[in-house]
Amino acid sequence: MSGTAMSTLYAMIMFNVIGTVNQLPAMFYNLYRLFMLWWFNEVHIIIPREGRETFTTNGFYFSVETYLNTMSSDTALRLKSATDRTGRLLMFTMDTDETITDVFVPDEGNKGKGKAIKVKWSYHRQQIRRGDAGTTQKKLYKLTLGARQWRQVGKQYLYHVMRTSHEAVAKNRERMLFTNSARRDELWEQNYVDHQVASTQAVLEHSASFAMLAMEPKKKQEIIDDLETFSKSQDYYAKIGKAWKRGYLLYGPPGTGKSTMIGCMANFLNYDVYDIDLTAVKDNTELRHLIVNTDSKSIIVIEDIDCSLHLSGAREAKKSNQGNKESVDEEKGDEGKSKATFSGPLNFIDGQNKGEGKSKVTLSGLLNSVDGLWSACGGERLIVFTTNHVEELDPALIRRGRMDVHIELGYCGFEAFKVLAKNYLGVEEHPLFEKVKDLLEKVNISPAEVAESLMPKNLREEDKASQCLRDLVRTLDQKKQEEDGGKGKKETQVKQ
Ligand SMILES: Nc1ncnc2c1ncn2[C@@H]1O[C@H](COP(=O)(O)OP(=O)(O)OP(=O)(O)O)[C@@H](O)[C@H]1O
Ligand SMILES: [Mg+2]
Repeated sequence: MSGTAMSTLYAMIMFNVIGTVNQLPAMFYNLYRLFMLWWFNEVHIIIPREGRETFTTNGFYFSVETYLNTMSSDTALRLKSATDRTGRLLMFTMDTDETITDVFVPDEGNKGKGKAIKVKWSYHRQQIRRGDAGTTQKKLYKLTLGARQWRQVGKQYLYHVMRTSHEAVAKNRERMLFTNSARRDELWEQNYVDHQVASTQAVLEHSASFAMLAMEPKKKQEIIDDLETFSKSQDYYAKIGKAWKRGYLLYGPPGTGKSTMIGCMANFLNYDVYDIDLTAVKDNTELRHLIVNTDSKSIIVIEDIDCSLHLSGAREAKKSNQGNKESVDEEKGDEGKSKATFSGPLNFIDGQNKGEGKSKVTLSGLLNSVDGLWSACGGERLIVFTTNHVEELDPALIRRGRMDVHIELGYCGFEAFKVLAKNYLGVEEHPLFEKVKDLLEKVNISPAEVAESLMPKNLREEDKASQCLRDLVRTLDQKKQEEDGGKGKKETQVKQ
Protein backbone atom coordinates (compact mmCIF):
# COMPACT_ATOMS: atom_id res chain seq x y z
CA MET A 1 0.00 0.00 0.00
CA SER A 2 1.45 3.38 -0.97
CA GLY A 3 2.24 6.03 1.61
CA THR A 4 -0.36 8.38 0.15
CA ALA A 5 -3.07 5.72 0.28
CA MET A 6 -2.20 4.97 3.88
CA SER A 7 -2.40 8.62 4.84
CA THR A 8 -5.76 8.87 3.14
CA LEU A 9 -7.00 5.90 5.13
CA TYR A 10 -5.69 7.35 8.38
CA ALA A 11 -7.38 10.58 7.63
CA MET A 12 -10.64 8.79 6.85
CA ILE A 13 -10.70 6.80 10.06
CA MET A 14 -9.84 9.85 12.07
CA PHE A 15 -12.63 11.74 10.33
CA ASN A 16 -14.91 8.87 11.03
CA VAL A 17 -14.02 8.74 14.71
CA ILE A 18 -14.32 12.44 15.37
CA GLY A 19 -17.21 12.88 12.97
CA THR A 20 -16.07 15.91 11.04
CA VAL A 21 -16.97 14.82 7.54
CA ASN A 22 -20.57 15.81 7.81
CA GLN A 23 -20.23 18.10 4.85
CA LEU A 24 -19.86 15.25 2.34
CA PRO A 25 -23.09 14.04 0.78
CA ALA A 26 -23.98 11.00 2.91
CA MET A 27 -24.48 8.52 0.10
CA PHE A 28 -21.21 9.37 -1.64
CA TYR A 29 -19.37 9.23 1.62
CA ASN A 30 -20.79 5.81 2.59
CA LEU A 31 -19.96 4.31 -0.83
CA TYR A 32 -16.47 5.72 -0.67
CA ARG A 33 -16.00 4.36 2.82
CA LEU A 34 -17.16 0.86 1.90
CA PHE A 35 -14.88 0.86 -1.11
CA MET A 36 -11.87 1.85 0.99
CA LEU A 37 -12.63 -0.77 3.62
CA TRP A 38 -12.99 -3.47 0.94
CA TRP A 39 -9.86 -2.35 -0.90
CA PHE A 40 -7.46 -2.05 2.02
CA ASN A 41 -9.01 -4.72 4.20
CA GLU A 42 -7.46 -3.25 7.35
CA VAL A 43 -8.47 -0.43 9.64
CA HIS A 44 -6.10 1.69 11.69
CA ILE A 45 -7.44 3.63 14.61
CA ILE A 46 -5.30 6.36 16.05
CA ILE A 47 -5.68 7.27 19.71
CA PRO A 48 -3.70 10.48 20.28
CA ARG A 49 -2.67 11.65 23.71
CA GLU A 50 -3.98 15.14 23.06
CA GLY A 51 -7.67 15.80 23.44
CA ARG A 52 -9.80 17.59 20.89
CA GLU A 53 -9.43 20.95 22.61
CA THR A 54 -6.06 22.66 23.04
CA PHE A 55 -4.24 21.78 26.25
CA THR A 56 -6.56 18.87 27.00
CA THR A 57 -5.71 15.18 27.09
CA ASN A 58 -7.62 12.28 25.66
CA GLY A 59 -8.98 10.08 28.47
CA PHE A 60 -9.20 7.09 26.17
CA TYR A 61 -5.44 7.25 25.54
CA PHE A 62 -4.84 6.59 29.25
CA SER A 63 -7.45 3.81 29.27
CA VAL A 64 -5.52 2.15 26.44
CA GLU A 65 -2.26 2.62 28.34
CA THR A 66 -3.69 0.92 31.43
CA TYR A 67 -5.26 -1.82 29.33
CA LEU A 68 -1.99 -2.56 27.57
CA ASN A 69 -0.16 -2.53 30.88
CA THR A 70 -2.33 -5.47 31.96
CA MET A 71 -0.95 -7.53 29.07
CA SER A 72 2.12 -5.96 27.44
CA SER A 73 4.58 -7.42 29.91
CA ASP A 74 3.68 -10.88 28.58
CA THR A 75 3.83 -10.23 24.86
CA ALA A 76 5.94 -7.20 23.91
CA LEU A 77 9.67 -7.55 23.35
CA ARG A 78 10.76 -4.03 24.29
CA LEU A 79 9.15 -2.48 27.32
CA LYS A 80 9.61 0.63 29.37
CA SER A 81 9.12 0.30 33.05
CA ALA A 82 8.35 2.95 35.62
CA THR A 83 6.49 3.21 38.86
CA ASP A 84 3.06 4.75 39.02
CA ARG A 85 2.52 8.14 40.63
CA THR A 86 2.57 6.67 44.14
CA GLY A 87 5.95 5.11 43.51
CA ARG A 88 4.64 1.72 44.64
CA LEU A 89 3.21 -0.01 41.61
CA LEU A 90 5.44 -1.07 38.74
CA MET A 91 4.00 -0.20 35.34
CA PHE A 92 5.17 -1.65 32.04
CA THR A 93 4.47 0.21 28.83
CA MET A 94 5.47 -0.46 25.25
CA ASP A 95 8.56 1.20 23.91
CA THR A 96 8.27 3.46 20.84
CA ASP A 97 7.24 1.63 17.64
CA GLU A 98 6.77 -1.60 19.59
CA THR A 99 3.79 -3.74 18.59
CA ILE A 100 1.84 -6.28 20.56
CA THR A 101 -1.03 -8.56 19.64
CA ASP A 102 -4.22 -8.98 21.57
CA VAL A 103 -6.82 -11.69 21.21
CA PHE A 104 -10.45 -10.84 21.87
CA VAL A 105 -13.43 -13.16 22.01
CA PRO A 106 -16.64 -11.24 21.26
CA ASP A 107 -19.89 -12.15 22.99
CA GLU A 108 -21.92 -14.95 21.49
CA GLY A 109 -24.87 -13.52 19.63
CA ASN A 110 -22.81 -10.62 18.36
CA LYS A 111 -22.08 -10.50 14.64
CA GLY A 112 -18.65 -11.99 15.39
CA LYS A 113 -20.46 -15.11 16.70
CA GLY A 114 -18.04 -15.68 19.57
CA LYS A 115 -15.03 -16.25 17.28
CA ALA A 116 -11.72 -14.94 18.63
CA ILE A 117 -10.20 -12.03 16.69
CA LYS A 118 -6.60 -10.82 16.67
CA VAL A 119 -5.79 -7.13 16.83
CA LYS A 120 -2.50 -5.26 16.92
CA TRP A 121 -1.55 -2.36 19.13
CA SER A 122 1.50 -0.18 18.56
CA TYR A 123 2.91 2.89 20.26
CA HIS A 124 4.40 5.83 18.30
CA ARG A 125 5.84 9.27 18.77
CA GLN A 126 5.66 11.81 16.00
CA GLN A 127 7.59 15.07 15.72
CA ILE A 128 5.27 17.82 14.46
CA ARG A 129 6.73 21.06 13.12
CA ARG A 130 4.90 24.14 14.29
CA GLY A 131 6.45 26.81 12.10
CA ASP A 132 8.69 29.15 14.06
CA ALA A 133 7.51 27.69 17.34
CA GLY A 134 9.76 24.66 16.76
CA THR A 135 8.55 21.09 17.00
CA THR A 136 6.26 19.31 19.37
CA GLN A 137 5.99 15.66 20.01
CA LYS A 138 2.76 13.75 19.60
CA LYS A 139 2.30 10.45 21.38
CA LEU A 140 -0.25 8.01 20.11
CA TYR A 141 -1.44 4.44 20.18
CA LYS A 142 -2.49 2.76 16.97
CA LEU A 143 -4.96 -0.09 16.82
CA THR A 144 -4.96 -2.24 13.69
CA LEU A 145 -7.62 -4.80 12.91
CA GLY A 146 -9.35 -6.35 9.91
CA ALA A 147 -11.99 -4.22 8.16
CA ARG A 148 -14.64 -6.89 8.61
CA GLN A 149 -13.73 -7.33 12.29
CA TRP A 150 -13.95 -3.60 12.76
CA ARG A 151 -17.45 -3.54 11.28
CA GLN A 152 -18.62 -6.52 13.31
CA VAL A 153 -17.07 -6.14 16.74
CA GLY A 154 -14.89 -3.02 16.67
CA LYS A 155 -16.99 -1.02 19.09
CA GLN A 156 -17.46 -4.00 21.36
CA TYR A 157 -13.69 -4.41 21.51
CA LEU A 158 -13.11 -0.75 22.34
CA TYR A 159 -15.69 -0.94 25.14
CA HIS A 160 -13.91 -4.05 26.37
CA VAL A 161 -10.65 -2.06 26.50
CA MET A 162 -12.35 0.71 28.44
CA ARG A 163 -14.06 -1.64 30.90
CA THR A 164 -10.91 -3.69 31.54
CA SER A 165 -8.87 -0.59 32.20
CA HIS A 166 -11.47 0.76 34.64
CA GLU A 167 -11.43 -2.56 36.47
CA ALA A 168 -7.62 -2.54 36.61
CA VAL A 169 -7.64 1.00 38.00
CA ALA A 170 -10.20 0.05 40.62
CA LYS A 171 -8.17 -3.03 41.57
CA ASN A 172 -4.92 -1.14 41.97
CA ARG A 173 -6.58 1.75 43.71
CA GLU A 174 -5.02 2.47 47.07
CA ARG A 175 -7.32 1.81 49.92
CA MET A 176 -7.53 4.66 52.36
CA LEU A 177 -7.95 4.64 56.06
CA PHE A 178 -9.87 7.52 57.56
CA THR A 179 -10.11 7.87 61.26
CA ASN A 180 -11.34 10.40 63.74
CA SER A 181 -9.42 8.49 66.30
CA ALA A 182 -6.98 9.44 68.97
CA ARG A 183 -5.86 5.79 68.38
CA ARG A 184 -3.95 6.92 65.30
CA ASP A 185 -0.60 6.04 66.87
CA GLU A 186 -1.85 2.59 67.77
CA LEU A 187 -2.99 2.08 64.20
CA TRP A 188 0.45 3.05 63.02
CA GLU A 189 1.96 0.44 65.26
CA GLN A 190 -0.33 -2.17 63.77
CA ASN A 191 0.88 -1.14 60.30
CA TYR A 192 -2.53 0.04 59.22
CA VAL A 193 -1.01 3.37 58.29
CA ASP A 194 2.07 4.27 56.34
CA HIS A 195 4.07 6.78 58.38
CA GLN A 196 5.49 8.60 55.41
CA VAL A 197 2.22 9.54 53.85
CA ALA A 198 0.19 9.88 57.02
CA SER A 199 0.54 13.61 57.28
CA THR A 200 -1.30 14.14 54.01
CA GLN A 201 -3.21 10.95 53.49
CA ALA A 202 -3.41 7.58 55.14
CA VAL A 203 -3.02 4.60 52.91
CA LEU A 204 -4.40 1.37 54.26
CA GLU A 205 -1.28 -0.70 54.53
CA HIS A 206 -2.89 -3.71 56.13
CA SER A 207 -1.84 -6.63 53.97
CA ALA A 208 -4.27 -9.07 55.54
CA SER A 209 -5.89 -11.50 53.19
CA PHE A 210 -8.41 -14.25 53.76
CA ALA A 211 -5.73 -16.76 52.78
CA MET A 212 -3.76 -15.91 55.92
CA LEU A 213 -6.77 -15.64 58.23
CA ALA A 214 -6.76 -18.59 60.60
CA MET A 215 -10.31 -19.82 60.64
CA GLU A 216 -12.29 -22.96 60.02
CA PRO A 217 -12.25 -23.19 56.18
CA LYS A 218 -15.99 -23.69 55.66
CA LYS A 219 -16.88 -20.69 57.80
CA LYS A 220 -14.27 -18.59 56.04
CA GLN A 221 -15.65 -19.55 52.63
CA GLU A 222 -19.17 -18.59 53.74
CA ILE A 223 -17.94 -15.12 54.68
CA ILE A 224 -16.08 -14.71 51.38
CA ASP A 225 -19.18 -15.83 49.46
CA ASP A 226 -21.36 -13.44 51.42
CA LEU A 227 -19.05 -10.49 50.68
CA GLU A 228 -18.77 -11.40 47.02
CA THR A 229 -22.52 -11.77 46.64
CA PHE A 230 -23.04 -8.43 48.33
CA SER A 231 -20.55 -6.61 46.11
CA LYS A 232 -22.21 -7.94 42.96
CA SER A 233 -25.81 -7.41 43.99
CA GLN A 234 -26.48 -3.80 43.13
CA ASP A 235 -29.38 -4.69 40.84
CA TYR A 236 -30.84 -7.16 43.31
CA TYR A 237 -30.82 -4.62 46.15
CA ALA A 238 -32.46 -2.07 43.86
CA LYS A 239 -35.10 -4.59 42.80
CA ILE A 240 -36.16 -5.44 46.35
CA GLY A 241 -36.01 -1.77 47.37
CA LYS A 242 -33.28 -2.29 49.97
CA ALA A 243 -30.31 0.01 50.49
CA TRP A 244 -27.07 -1.56 49.22
CA LYS A 245 -25.56 -1.94 52.68
CA ARG A 246 -24.62 -4.82 54.91
CA GLY A 247 -23.88 -4.89 58.62
CA TYR A 248 -21.37 -7.28 60.21
CA LEU A 249 -20.97 -7.95 63.89
CA LEU A 250 -17.63 -9.57 64.75
CA TYR A 251 -17.41 -10.86 68.29
CA GLY A 252 -15.10 -13.03 70.33
CA PRO A 253 -12.28 -12.91 72.88
CA PRO A 254 -9.24 -10.65 72.42
CA GLY A 255 -6.70 -11.70 69.79
CA THR A 256 -9.03 -13.89 67.77
CA GLY A 257 -8.78 -11.90 64.55
CA LYS A 258 -11.63 -9.38 64.54
CA SER A 259 -9.51 -6.42 63.46
CA THR A 260 -7.53 -8.65 61.13
CA MET A 261 -10.75 -9.70 59.45
CA ILE A 262 -11.66 -6.08 58.76
CA GLY A 263 -8.34 -5.71 56.93
CA CYS A 264 -9.13 -8.87 54.96
CA MET A 265 -12.57 -7.52 54.01
CA ALA A 266 -11.14 -4.17 52.87
CA ASN A 267 -8.47 -5.84 50.75
CA PHE A 268 -10.87 -8.41 49.34
CA LEU A 269 -13.48 -5.83 48.29
CA ASN A 270 -11.00 -3.05 47.64
CA TYR A 271 -12.92 -0.71 49.93
CA ASP A 272 -11.71 2.22 52.02
CA VAL A 273 -12.00 1.97 55.78
CA TYR A 274 -13.57 4.63 58.00
CA ASP A 275 -12.54 3.85 61.54
CA ILE A 276 -14.82 5.69 63.97
CA ASP A 277 -13.78 6.08 67.56
CA LEU A 278 -17.04 6.82 69.34
CA THR A 279 -15.27 8.24 72.37
CA ALA A 280 -13.88 11.00 70.16
CA VAL A 281 -17.28 11.92 68.73
CA LYS A 282 -18.86 14.87 70.43
CA ASP A 283 -22.52 14.04 70.09
CA ASN A 284 -25.15 12.26 68.04
CA THR A 285 -25.33 14.97 65.39
CA GLU A 286 -21.62 14.72 64.81
CA LEU A 287 -21.81 10.96 64.58
CA ARG A 288 -24.58 11.10 62.01
CA HIS A 289 -22.63 13.67 60.06
CA LEU A 290 -19.54 11.44 60.05
CA ILE A 291 -21.38 8.33 58.99
CA VAL A 292 -23.46 9.94 56.28
CA ASN A 293 -20.36 11.63 54.82
CA THR A 294 -18.50 8.42 54.13
CA ASP A 295 -17.91 7.54 50.50
CA SER A 296 -19.27 4.64 48.54
CA LYS A 297 -17.21 1.43 48.53
CA SER A 298 -16.23 1.74 52.12
CA ILE A 299 -16.30 -0.11 55.40
CA ILE A 300 -17.41 1.89 58.40
CA VAL A 301 -15.83 0.36 61.48
CA ILE A 302 -16.72 0.86 65.11
CA GLU A 303 -14.35 -1.28 67.17
CA ASP A 304 -14.97 -2.46 70.73
CA ILE A 305 -18.44 -1.06 70.67
CA ASP A 306 -19.14 -2.30 74.19
CA CYS A 307 -16.29 -0.26 75.69
CA SER A 308 -16.52 2.81 73.46
CA LEU A 309 -19.55 4.01 75.33
CA HIS A 310 -21.88 2.55 77.86
CA LEU A 311 -24.43 2.13 75.16
CA SER A 312 -26.61 -0.49 76.77
CA GLY A 313 -26.57 1.54 79.96
CA ALA A 314 -27.75 4.62 78.10
CA ARG A 315 -30.63 2.71 76.61
CA GLU A 316 -31.64 1.12 79.90
CA ALA A 317 -31.55 4.44 81.69
CA LYS A 318 -33.72 5.90 78.98
CA LYS A 319 -36.19 3.02 79.14
CA SER A 320 -36.56 3.21 82.90
CA ASN A 321 -36.96 6.93 82.82
CA GLN A 322 -39.52 7.54 80.09
CA GLY A 323 -40.65 10.87 81.53
CA ASN A 324 -37.18 12.28 81.75
CA LYS A 325 -36.56 14.41 78.69
CA GLU A 326 -32.92 15.02 79.47
CA SER A 327 -31.41 12.41 77.20
CA VAL A 328 -33.71 13.38 74.33
CA ASP A 329 -32.79 17.01 74.77
CA GLU A 330 -29.17 16.03 74.81
CA GLU A 331 -29.60 14.33 71.48
CA LYS A 332 -31.27 17.30 69.91
CA GLY A 333 -29.35 20.01 71.66
CA ASP A 334 -26.39 20.16 69.28
CA GLU A 335 -28.38 20.00 66.08
CA GLY A 336 -26.57 21.84 63.31
CA LYS A 337 -23.44 22.54 65.29
CA SER A 338 -21.37 19.67 64.00
CA LYS A 339 -18.30 20.50 62.02
CA ALA A 340 -16.68 17.06 61.80
CA THR A 341 -15.83 15.75 58.40
CA PHE A 342 -13.75 12.97 56.97
CA SER A 343 -11.59 15.47 55.14
CA GLY A 344 -8.55 13.50 56.19
CA PRO A 345 -7.44 11.14 58.82
CA LEU A 346 -5.77 13.63 61.09
CA ASN A 347 -7.24 16.01 63.58
CA PHE A 348 -10.57 16.40 61.96
CA ILE A 349 -12.31 16.61 65.26
CA ASP A 350 -11.37 19.43 67.54
CA GLY A 351 -9.25 18.06 70.34
CA GLN A 352 -11.38 18.88 73.33
CA ASN A 353 -13.37 15.68 73.56
CA LYS A 354 -10.75 13.28 72.31
CA GLY A 355 -10.48 10.23 74.52
CA GLU A 356 -11.74 12.15 77.54
CA GLY A 357 -14.92 10.16 77.81
CA LYS A 358 -17.06 13.27 77.39
CA SER A 359 -18.85 11.99 74.33
CA LYS A 360 -22.59 12.46 74.43
CA VAL A 361 -23.34 9.82 71.84
CA THR A 362 -26.25 7.70 72.98
CA LEU A 363 -27.49 4.33 71.84
CA SER A 364 -30.50 5.82 70.09
CA GLY A 365 -28.15 8.32 68.43
CA LEU A 366 -26.05 5.47 67.13
CA LEU A 367 -29.13 3.56 65.97
CA ASN A 368 -30.41 6.65 64.16
CA SER A 369 -27.04 7.22 62.50
CA VAL A 370 -26.88 3.65 61.26
CA ASP A 371 -30.46 3.81 60.02
CA GLY A 372 -29.70 7.18 58.43
CA LEU A 373 -26.86 5.56 56.56
CA TRP A 374 -29.19 2.83 55.42
CA SER A 375 -31.78 5.23 54.13
CA ALA A 376 -29.88 8.36 53.06
CA CYS A 377 -26.75 7.19 51.28
CA GLY A 378 -26.45 5.63 47.88
CA GLY A 379 -23.56 3.32 47.01
CA GLU A 380 -22.24 0.23 48.62
CA ARG A 381 -21.12 0.24 52.22
CA LEU A 382 -20.42 -2.22 54.96
CA ILE A 383 -20.71 -1.33 58.59
CA VAL A 384 -18.75 -3.47 61.03
CA PHE A 385 -18.99 -3.52 64.82
CA THR A 386 -16.53 -5.50 66.89
CA THR A 387 -16.88 -6.51 70.52
CA ASN A 388 -15.41 -8.85 73.12
CA HIS A 389 -18.73 -8.99 74.98
CA VAL A 390 -21.64 -9.56 72.64
CA GLU A 391 -23.90 -10.46 75.56
CA GLU A 392 -23.62 -6.92 76.90
CA LEU A 393 -24.88 -5.23 73.76
CA ASP A 394 -28.42 -4.00 73.43
CA PRO A 395 -30.37 -6.37 71.14
CA ALA A 396 -31.67 -3.38 69.14
CA LEU A 397 -28.14 -2.53 68.08
CA ILE A 398 -27.34 -5.91 66.65
CA ARG A 399 -30.71 -7.12 65.42
CA ARG A 400 -30.76 -8.59 61.91
CA GLY A 401 -31.43 -5.83 59.44
CA ARG A 402 -28.94 -3.59 61.21
CA MET A 403 -26.21 -6.17 61.72
CA ASP A 404 -27.10 -8.74 59.08
CA VAL A 405 -24.25 -11.16 59.69
CA HIS A 406 -23.01 -12.19 63.13
CA ILE A 407 -19.58 -13.81 63.09
CA GLU A 408 -18.10 -15.40 66.16
CA LEU A 409 -14.32 -15.58 66.22
CA GLY A 410 -13.22 -18.16 68.72
CA TYR A 411 -10.10 -19.61 70.24
CA CYS A 412 -7.64 -21.40 68.05
CA GLY A 413 -8.66 -24.87 66.88
CA PHE A 414 -6.55 -27.29 64.89
CA GLU A 415 -7.81 -26.07 61.48
CA ALA A 416 -6.95 -22.47 62.35
CA PHE A 417 -3.58 -23.60 63.69
CA LYS A 418 -2.76 -25.30 60.37
CA VAL A 419 -3.35 -22.01 58.53
CA LEU A 420 -1.03 -20.20 60.94
CA ALA A 421 1.65 -22.91 60.68
CA LYS A 422 1.55 -22.65 56.90
CA ASN A 423 1.75 -18.85 56.94
CA TYR A 424 4.35 -18.45 59.64
CA LEU A 425 6.51 -21.52 59.15
CA GLY A 426 5.65 -22.74 55.67
CA VAL A 427 4.88 -26.24 56.98
CA GLU A 428 1.76 -28.27 56.30
CA GLU A 429 2.81 -31.36 58.23
CA HIS A 430 5.11 -32.01 61.15
CA PRO A 431 5.54 -34.76 63.76
CA LEU A 432 4.55 -32.27 66.50
CA PHE A 433 1.16 -31.53 64.86
CA GLU A 434 -0.54 -34.46 66.68
CA LYS A 435 0.64 -33.19 70.04
CA VAL A 436 -0.52 -29.63 69.19
CA LYS A 437 -3.90 -30.95 68.04
CA ASP A 438 -4.39 -32.83 71.29
CA LEU A 439 -3.49 -29.81 73.42
CA LEU A 440 -5.60 -27.36 71.39
CA GLU A 441 -8.66 -29.48 72.15
CA LYS A 442 -8.01 -29.04 75.87
CA VAL A 443 -6.74 -25.46 76.05
CA ASN A 444 -8.25 -22.09 75.17
CA ILE A 445 -5.63 -20.06 73.35
CA SER A 446 -6.18 -17.18 70.94
CA PRO A 447 -4.78 -17.25 67.38
CA ALA A 448 -2.76 -14.16 68.38
CA GLU A 449 -0.98 -16.15 71.10
CA VAL A 450 -0.37 -19.09 68.77
CA ALA A 451 0.97 -16.69 66.13
CA GLU A 452 3.33 -15.23 68.69
CA SER A 453 4.75 -18.69 69.51
CA LEU A 454 5.21 -19.42 65.83
CA MET A 455 7.38 -16.37 65.23
CA PRO A 456 11.04 -17.48 64.94
CA LYS A 457 13.04 -16.22 67.92
CA ASN A 458 16.48 -17.25 66.78
CA LEU A 459 17.50 -16.67 63.18
CA ARG A 460 20.58 -18.89 63.58
CA GLU A 461 18.42 -21.90 64.37
CA GLU A 462 18.37 -24.20 61.33
CA ASP A 463 15.10 -26.00 61.90
CA LYS A 464 12.95 -22.98 62.75
CA ALA A 465 9.69 -24.89 62.34
CA SER A 466 10.60 -27.46 64.99
CA GLN A 467 11.90 -24.76 67.32
CA CYS A 468 8.67 -22.72 67.04
CA LEU A 469 6.41 -25.74 67.36
CA ARG A 470 8.27 -26.86 70.48
CA ASP A 471 7.80 -23.35 71.83
CA LEU A 472 4.05 -23.59 71.09
CA VAL A 473 3.76 -26.98 72.79
CA ARG A 474 5.49 -25.53 75.85
CA THR A 475 3.04 -22.59 75.94
CA LEU A 476 0.06 -24.92 75.54
CA ASP A 477 1.33 -27.25 78.28
CA GLN A 478 1.78 -24.31 80.59
CA LYS A 479 -1.77 -23.08 79.89
CA LYS A 480 -3.14 -26.54 80.46
CA GLN A 481 -1.45 -26.77 83.84
CA GLU A 482 -2.86 -23.36 84.78
CA GLU A 483 -6.34 -24.39 83.72
CA ASP A 484 -6.05 -27.76 85.49
CA GLY A 485 -4.91 -25.91 88.57
CA GLY A 486 -8.11 -23.87 88.38
CA LYS A 487 -6.32 -20.59 87.67
CA GLY A 488 -7.64 -20.16 84.14
CA LYS A 489 -11.08 -20.58 82.58
CA LYS A 490 -11.97 -24.19 82.10
CA GLU A 491 -15.30 -24.09 80.35
CA THR A 492 -15.28 -25.15 76.68
CA GLN A 493 -15.29 -22.21 74.28
CA VAL A 494 -16.01 -21.94 70.58
CA LYS A 495 -12.93 -22.72 68.48
CA GLN A 496 -12.18 -21.87 64.92
N1 LIG B 1 -7.73 -15.57 63.09
C1 LIG B 1 -6.49 -15.09 62.92
N2 LIG B 1 -5.79 -15.38 61.81
C2 LIG B 1 -4.55 -14.90 61.63
N3 LIG B 1 -3.92 -14.12 62.50
C3 LIG B 1 -4.57 -13.79 63.63
C4 LIG B 1 -5.90 -14.25 63.87
N4 LIG B 1 -6.29 -13.77 65.06
C5 LIG B 1 -5.28 -13.03 65.53
N5 LIG B 1 -4.24 -13.04 64.68
C6 LIG B 1 -2.95 -12.36 64.87
O1 LIG B 1 -3.01 -11.72 66.12
C7 LIG B 1 -2.90 -10.31 66.01
C8 LIG B 1 -4.03 -9.65 66.81
O2 LIG B 1 -5.26 -9.97 66.23
P1 LIG B 1 -6.48 -8.94 66.09
O3 LIG B 1 -6.02 -7.55 66.39
O4 LIG B 1 -7.15 -9.15 64.79
O5 LIG B 1 -7.40 -9.46 67.27
P2 LIG B 1 -8.80 -8.87 67.75
O6 LIG B 1 -9.78 -10.00 67.75
O7 LIG B 1 -9.15 -7.66 67.00
O8 LIG B 1 -8.45 -8.54 69.25
P3 LIG B 1 -9.11 -7.42 70.22
O9 LIG B 1 -10.44 -7.97 70.66
O10 LIG B 1 -8.15 -7.33 71.35
O11 LIG B 1 -9.24 -6.17 69.44
C9 LIG B 1 -3.02 -9.99 64.54
O12 LIG B 1 -2.13 -9.00 64.16
C10 LIG B 1 -2.68 -11.29 63.85
O13 LIG B 1 -1.31 -11.32 63.57
MG1 LIG C 1 -9.30 -5.63 67.51
